[in-house]
Amino acid sequence: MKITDISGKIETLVDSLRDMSPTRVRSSFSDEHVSENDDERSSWIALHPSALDMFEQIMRDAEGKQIIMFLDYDGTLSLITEDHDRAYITDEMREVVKEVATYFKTAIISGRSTDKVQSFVKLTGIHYAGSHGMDIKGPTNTDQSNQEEVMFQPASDYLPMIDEVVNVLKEKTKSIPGATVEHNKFCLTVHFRRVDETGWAALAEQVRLVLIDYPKLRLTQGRKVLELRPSIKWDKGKALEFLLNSLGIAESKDVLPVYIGDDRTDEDAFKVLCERGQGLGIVVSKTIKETYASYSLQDPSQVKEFLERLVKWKKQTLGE
Ligand SMILES: O=P(O)(O)OC[C@H]1O[C@H](O[C@H]2O[C@H](CO)[C@@H](O)[C@H](O)[C@H]2O)[C@H](O)[C@@H](O)[C@@H]1O
Repeated sequence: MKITDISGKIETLVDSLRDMSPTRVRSSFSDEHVSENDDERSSWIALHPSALDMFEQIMRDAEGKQIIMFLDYDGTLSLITEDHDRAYITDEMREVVKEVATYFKTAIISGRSTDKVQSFVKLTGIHYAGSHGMDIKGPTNTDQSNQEEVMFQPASDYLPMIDEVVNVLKEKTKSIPGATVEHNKFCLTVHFRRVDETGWAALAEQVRLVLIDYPKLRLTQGRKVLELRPSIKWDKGKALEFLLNSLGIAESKDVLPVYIGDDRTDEDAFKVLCERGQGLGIVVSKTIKETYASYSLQDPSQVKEFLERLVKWKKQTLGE
């Protein structure tokens, strides 16, 4: 990426964070404090109906197919919080994810490090793909332990660079109140959420300067975050494909991958499902946004309800 491209992109990102216009389709950077008019909302819902309202139809389409569940973490299984270190999953949500995983192969795909998301979720027997899919772990085949084993780490060469950049950015941003840099092992996140809006441009500028020094990294954005990650062709969509392949079902017509996520980075996975013409993308959003997902849910409480209904449906089909 050229330096001018980076500057332009960062300016756009900061602008999109500021943009609270109710008539615009919003980026996930400006994720809250928004309202649309009813017509906009209705048109969007017509294109991306509620997965709860459409549950019966979704299940009719799923009949005879093996459902594979892919779940994002932040904003999907846990509520968005000011402090990213305290975005805990509730016991009730953990319980329903555990039940889901009893009946369906389940993976949690997150921008966080795999260790971090595992430490929050605390479930064994499922797959985890942290660092936006660059750190994939799955249940061991031995059944001797409940540990997950590493399946794929396409960016391991970048580990020293990410360590270095985390330290550089922590140093450069320490004078900006509220700014934090989160080490996500194979990538890193710069948090804007607790920074006063007057400090956003200065924070974004530090990210821009670091990108100049580390051209092998690329910039992405999420909900009030900028993220730096290796410039490799890998994302949550690739991780989804990798997991389908490793489960030996990538070519099967009788498989229905279901991906639920709220963030811009989840769009890579929704796009893969669209391109495969197989599977369901469900975006979690209270506001209208551009998405490749077919269905929508408003927030983690609706995600929980959807998962509960899925388990109930499965139990009924099994006569349990
Ligand atoms: O892929 P995800 O599991 O959705 O992870 C994406 C990022 O999520 C976290 O940041 C987001 O949630 C925080 C806690 O609610 C919130 O404070 C922040 O503003 C959100 O962007 C996480 O901290 C990041 O490392 C992940 O990349």
